[in-house]
Amino acid sequence: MGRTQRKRRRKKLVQFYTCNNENSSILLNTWLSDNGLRSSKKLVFAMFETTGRGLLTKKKISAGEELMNLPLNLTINVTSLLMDVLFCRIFLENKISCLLKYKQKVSFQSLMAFYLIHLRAQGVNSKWHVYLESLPKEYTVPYFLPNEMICHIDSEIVNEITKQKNIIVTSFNIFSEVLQNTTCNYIEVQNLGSYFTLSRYEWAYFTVNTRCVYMDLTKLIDSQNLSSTILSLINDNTKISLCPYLDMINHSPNARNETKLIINKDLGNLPLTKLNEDIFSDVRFSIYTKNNFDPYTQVFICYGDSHNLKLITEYGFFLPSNDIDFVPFTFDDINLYLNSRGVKLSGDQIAFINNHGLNKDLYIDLKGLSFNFYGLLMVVKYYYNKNLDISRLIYSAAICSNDRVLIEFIMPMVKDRLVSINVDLDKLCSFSKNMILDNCINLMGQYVNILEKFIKC
Ligand SMILES: C[S@@+](CC[C@H](N)C(=O)[O-])C[C@H]1O[C@@H](n2cnc3c(N)ncnc32)[C@H](O)[C@@H]1O
Repeated sequence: MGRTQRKRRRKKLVQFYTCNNENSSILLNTWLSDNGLRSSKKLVFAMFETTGRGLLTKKKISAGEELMNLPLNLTINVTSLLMDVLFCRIFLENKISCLLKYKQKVSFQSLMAFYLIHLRAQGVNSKWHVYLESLPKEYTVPYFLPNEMICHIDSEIVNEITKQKNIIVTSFNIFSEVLQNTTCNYIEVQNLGSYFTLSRYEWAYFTVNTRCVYMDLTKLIDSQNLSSTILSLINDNTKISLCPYLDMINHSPNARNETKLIINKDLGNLPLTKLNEDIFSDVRFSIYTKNNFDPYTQVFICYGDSHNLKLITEYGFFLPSNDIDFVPFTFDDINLYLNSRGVKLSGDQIAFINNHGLNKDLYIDLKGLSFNFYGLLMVVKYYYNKNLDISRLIYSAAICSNDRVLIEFIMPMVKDRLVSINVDLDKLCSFSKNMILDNCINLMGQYVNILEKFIKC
């Protein structure tokens, strides 16, 4: 073997190692095939240097190939919750009229997280035990940063954490109250009462957050008569599902894939009260790729939006060289800046801004000001200019958005933001490193790049 070949081989070796023969993988693979998973024989578990655990293909995969196909009963979806009589009894046999008191008070994701805890509390007695044991023990989202670090991370990341905390704490309190008042005295429900803690619920919430896939079962089940089921608690839709094995695939923004529900016999619209596992034994969920993958490379799918604020706060990872990142600004911040410069928006200007949605999507990216940010500045500067038609002017911004007057006007605010991010970055760099902190520092570093580029232009 020549020197270059040896070097290349060594490089490949440090990039991943397969772990299909480790005990935990064997256990999971056995459980998956016992429960009817059909997957491409080319796929194996591997640990990758950049993405952690994922799936590797041992042979070439071509666009159009199916990656795997799972029976519906091997996924945790809305029907799993409805068919779990014990789980439903927690709510239905209760001193509180839960379906009325908590009507539309929680998201489906929160209900799924509560359901995961219900399954986990059953330990080895749960059908899902092997799967639950295979899940990560902790997550790398900024939600789990200690307060002394949170006070130095960018306000946009803090906003996301605050939203998550509100949802999690509110729903945790609701489920705690439901458990305290349930009259269902099965031992599993009693155990759940003591097993249900905030930290376990947070784990479950982020398990659902980082691993769920989109699955629309509305063609399969009749969603009328919701009010008599636990689904009356939810304030959104039920189109997410946990899919063992499929959820081992990591994300690439360049991946393209599609999923489909394969329903062999005509099941029609099944009434919510008549669901059972046998009915679904013939329904399968399939995912196929639209990419080619070379032998001994990682297989990816795309999770959706790939900007880093979303990736770090929802999934706990950062993509370097991501040119769709942007630095958001709030309308309130901009308005404060205007006031500091002696500009007070009139009622007419504010109405125009609101009517044209120019108070949202205000950001700077590598290309410069967003359309709305530019439009907003036009309203600030030119609304009362008799020689200009402001509506026409705004739509011309789609073609040309380099009015130096507007850019120079906003420049001090941009420079201030850059200074304050750099001050916070200095503080954050003094803490000992971990992946969550690194992700936040990387994103803030990306903000610095974007703002510096804007200032230099
Ligand atoms: C659906 S799971 C994928 C499997 C996961 N790696 C595991 O070990 O179970 C999603 C999680 O995988 C990790 N992940 C996915 N894509 C990634 C990527 N491109 N880079 C780094 N981590 C990634 C993140 O931790 C994310 O929350």
